[in-house]
Amino acid sequence: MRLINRFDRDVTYPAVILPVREISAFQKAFYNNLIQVPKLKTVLAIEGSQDKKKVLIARKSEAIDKYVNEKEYEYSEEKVQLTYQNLSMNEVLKELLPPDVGEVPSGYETVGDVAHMNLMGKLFDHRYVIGQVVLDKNPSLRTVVTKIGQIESTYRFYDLECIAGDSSTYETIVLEDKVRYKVDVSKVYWCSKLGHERNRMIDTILKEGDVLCDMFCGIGPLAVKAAVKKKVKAIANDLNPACFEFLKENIRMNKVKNLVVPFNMDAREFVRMAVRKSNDPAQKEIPKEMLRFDHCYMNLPVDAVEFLDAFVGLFNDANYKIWSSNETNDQKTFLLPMVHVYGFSYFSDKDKALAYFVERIGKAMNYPEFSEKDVLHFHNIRDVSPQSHMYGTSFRVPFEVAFSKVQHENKSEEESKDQIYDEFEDKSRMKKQKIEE
Ligand SMILES: C[S@@+](CC[C@H](N)C(=O)[O-])C[C@H]1O[C@@H](n2cnc3c(N)ncnc32)[C@H](O)[C@@H]1O
Repeated sequence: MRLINRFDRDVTYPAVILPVREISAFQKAFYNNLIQVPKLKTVLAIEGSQDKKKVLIARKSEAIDKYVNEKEYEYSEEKVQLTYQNLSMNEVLKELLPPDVGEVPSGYETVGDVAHMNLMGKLFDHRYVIGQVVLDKNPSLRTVVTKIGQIESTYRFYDLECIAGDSSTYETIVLEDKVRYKVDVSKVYWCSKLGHERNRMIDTILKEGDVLCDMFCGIGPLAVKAAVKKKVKAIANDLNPACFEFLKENIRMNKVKNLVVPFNMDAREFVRMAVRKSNDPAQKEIPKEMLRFDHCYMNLPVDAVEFLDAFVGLFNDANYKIWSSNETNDQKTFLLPMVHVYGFSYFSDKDKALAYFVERIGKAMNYPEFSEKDVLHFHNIRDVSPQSHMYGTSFRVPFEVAFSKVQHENKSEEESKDQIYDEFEDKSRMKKQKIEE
């Protein structure tokens, strides 16, 4: 209560006395002079008058003076009491927090009815006050949490502390473009800021009927949305068992059971398993029409690139037919999947970042010939900090990588690397020969 009274203050505003029928035109014409104070009534009744009201304004101006004089209206003054509820979140925090905290927090990520903050340093010491103000000022929120420590776990979610509101559950429903997701930010990864990237994929890359292999799908933000919006079919996988449970629920909630098939395994195992299934006519886990996928989505920015080794020698003679558009051995007829792999780079410069990713991708696939020419699309997704920038790289799995004869899994790492290089040399020679012929 003491906290609340601290904000009470009397303020006197000028007001223009206007006929009721003129009020909205006046407000439109002098929009910049209107009072922008939350929850303050700025049109006041005049006792004993039916046809006139007072409109409070933040300040007079020459233009308003002219208007009032020409129309022979009148000014008055109005004393109002401002309270805690009339101040913005920013104003309250500026007043409450000591100056040595630096800039007061102005934002947070909203996940359904949970506000997700990242309070650090001195701000962290004042987290309960900050949490309470955020909650007070945003009635649609139920809970405010802050991250504790760094995101280091395999499953990429943060340790959280509830700093205001209901701490009984962090489970919430997120609505993104009419798609509903059940999420619990204390158990699974979720990032609203990636919504624009999901939309880019759906609007410009994925086509109706395409098959998506989402290797690190989380609770299904891309797979489920692509199914709802574009009837994309997806095999969607995440290692986190909690993601798997939410994914199943999100598939059910959005009625895309016939389009999205969920899996809960390691991404390397998953993609190998999916391709192996294409050789097994008796398998029932993956619908036949999803055995050949058009896109592999690899959104684990911390090290998805390293998982590209899963594509080395992934395809073989037995599933040759499925991945080729006709039955000849001409590599140009292959429809190998397009990979969309995400990663962090120190470089804010796009060209330097591209060179960095090309080298990493080539190394991960043991394919030193991989070059910028193989990259179909490269773009900055977001700047996480001045030292860390997230990029997306899209390319088609190279033929030489996909059909390498190396039995990658059964060899020691060193052995398999040597063999892969020999294999590539042979392939390159063969390719050259073919061109010369
Ligand atoms: C950055 S999150 C992205 C999730 C989802 N694509 C999204 O945009 O919300 C990465 C996900 O990869 C999962 N993950 C981590 N290691 C994995 C692995 N070896 N195999 C499969 N999934 C893994 C994590 O559990 C996490 O959900």
